[in-house]
Amino acid sequence: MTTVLEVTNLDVYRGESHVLQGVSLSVPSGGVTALLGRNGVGKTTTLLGVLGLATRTGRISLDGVDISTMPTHRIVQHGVGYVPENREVFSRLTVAENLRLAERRDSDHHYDLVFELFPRLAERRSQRAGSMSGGEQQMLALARALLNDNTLLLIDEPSQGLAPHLVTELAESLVEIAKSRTIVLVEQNLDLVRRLAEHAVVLDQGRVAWTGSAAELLADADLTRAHLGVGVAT
Ligand SMILES: Nc1ncnc2c1ncn2[C@@H]1O[C@H](COP(=O)(O)OP(=O)(O)OP(=O)(O)O)[C@@H](O)[C@H]1O
Repeated sequence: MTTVLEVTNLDVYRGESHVLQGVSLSVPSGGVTALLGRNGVGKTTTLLGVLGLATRTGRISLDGVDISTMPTHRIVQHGVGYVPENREVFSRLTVAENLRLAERRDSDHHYDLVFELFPRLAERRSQRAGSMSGGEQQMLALARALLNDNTLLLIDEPSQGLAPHLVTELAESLVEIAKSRTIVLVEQNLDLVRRLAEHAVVLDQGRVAWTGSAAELLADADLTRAHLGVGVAT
């Protein structure tokens, strides 16, 4: 199995806090790797560290290229898409304007793929993003990352705040996206993780506490309770 992302001994700082301490993890090519853990253990910080959006030390290798000292824009040019936790769409701009702003100059722009996957965005091209539902805004956030030639997508809590039927719709979209992209998914909704993820990395207090098959983790109530602090229906 090829490895897309290899993180070795990553330390990341947020302000004065030394949040990640010696994190090492591998993300295999294709499909979904879930990054899990209780609140505040450093999941978002890991994504920010990979993207160079927080002060970090350690080695980060993307498709065999060392990106650990690169600025964020160069990392993005290497094919990393980021879908942040709060979507961060430009609410006063239309769907079309949000997408146009996301176009990278060094990339093809896959509007066909985006509108095939999210026909509702095509219908609402002229609508201001801020007037769309949370689910539609999430689609737009995913669409921005899909638009360019990204091979790796870092997606942070996409189901947050969505009604159950929208989470189902989101899951279907992510299944489709994972057919052509590698996804690192931070997600609290374990049903969604169970449906999507092959691999899991669990963090605890800024360190890796468990790595392995997502199905194995979620099938083991003791393991899940110990690492995630919740029981799961098996
Ligand atoms: N700007 C900041 N300055 C200092 N500490 C921060 C900052 N942002 C986050 N932290 C701290 O870093 C730690 C990790 O935060 P992070 O957001 O990575 O956790 P998380 O696992 O993604 O949590 P959640 O599931 O709640 O989103 C937390 O203890 C948090 O309080």
